[in-house]
Amino acid sequence: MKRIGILTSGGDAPGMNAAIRAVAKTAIHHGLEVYGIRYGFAGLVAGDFIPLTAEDVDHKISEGGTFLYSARFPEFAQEEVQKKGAEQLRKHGMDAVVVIGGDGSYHGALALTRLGINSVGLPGTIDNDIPYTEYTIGYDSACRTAMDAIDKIRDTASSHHRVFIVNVMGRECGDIAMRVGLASGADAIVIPERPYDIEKIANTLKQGFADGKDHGLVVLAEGVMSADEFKEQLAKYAPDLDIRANVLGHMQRGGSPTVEDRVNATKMGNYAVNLLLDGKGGLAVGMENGKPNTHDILDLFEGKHQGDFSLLDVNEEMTKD
Ligand SMILES: Nc1ncnc2c1ncn2[C@@H]1O[C@H](COP(=O)(O)OP(=O)(O)O)[C@@H](O)[C@H]1O
Ligand SMILES: O=P(O)(O)OC[C@H]1O[C@](O)(COP(=O)(O)O)[C@@H](O)[C@@H]1O
Ligand SMILES: [Mg+2]
Repeated sequence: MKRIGILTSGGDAPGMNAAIRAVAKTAIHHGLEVYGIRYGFAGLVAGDFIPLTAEDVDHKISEGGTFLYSARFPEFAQEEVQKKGAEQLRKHGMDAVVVIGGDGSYHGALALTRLGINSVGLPGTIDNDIPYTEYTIGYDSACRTAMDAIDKIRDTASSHHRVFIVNVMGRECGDIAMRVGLASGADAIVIPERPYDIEKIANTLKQGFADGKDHGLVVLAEGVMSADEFKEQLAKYAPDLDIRANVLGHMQRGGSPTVEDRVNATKMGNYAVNLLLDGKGGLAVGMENGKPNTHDILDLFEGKHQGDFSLLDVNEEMTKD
């Protein structure tokens, strides 16, 4: 193996740059040439390749976003388009590729492997929604950003004795909501994987004020519904509460990655290159008990990510009934 490519795909996530750096530095250390492929699979098909040196990635570990840019390019699900991508890789002399992205991007990595170019996936998404890994790159930073924002919201909520419904990201996954909710002292955490009881939430909030609390907080995963819709439902059961809805949105995808994101991105990026050096492909790298692991990408499509729902139970015990 002489030359490898790296691309980032799907929603960006803090720590993607740290992963690119780790892949590039490890590959260079082993005497390989490294190319960045810009704009995900769209750039792959268009032939947007740039050589990467160790100096090019030197300062990237602390930067948010992805300096290779990302794209959503649904056309890559078509076989003819995948073949064009593989042709570009051959034309540019690439022996293998590291794909940093979420579940959608893994389909692309598997397609390239089947077309003869070994590809390995790294879990880059703030949602933490990938099976067989306890952690995805960007999850910790997104939680940190959401928690910091909620700390500010609490200041104003307390000053006015208000309830805030805060929408955090998580398309179909409540992991961000659970972790941030627990870390922010939420009165209720609402996620797509579990049913919720709006009357019970209203009563918890009312009781909180009756017990002397000066604010209320509901952390709501976007995959359930919008903060505005939830506010309307809640107001029916708690007409006397002063409720505001707040959507944190894409701020959760930006900013400098946390220590955990940098360290895990570096461990997994390093591991991915070693897999490729061993001639392996069609694999997804994840984390298990703090160490990189691998699974066949195919297995991931059949598995389902299991969140740590015990966080909900712990949070329940933080509220008086
Ligand atoms: N079935 C598929 N086959 C090949 N490529 C796919 C497939 N699904 C998604 N992709 C590629 O991966 C990209 C990112 O997928 P997406 O689901 O948007 O994000 P993520 O990878 O973060 O889950 C898509 O825009 C497309 O280029
Ligand atoms: O950036 P977009 O296209 O608005 O997408 C928003 C979605 O992307 C995410 O931020 C991350 O999801 P992916 O990593 O799977 O792309 C979700 O939390 C959110 O629902
Ligand atoms: Mg996804």
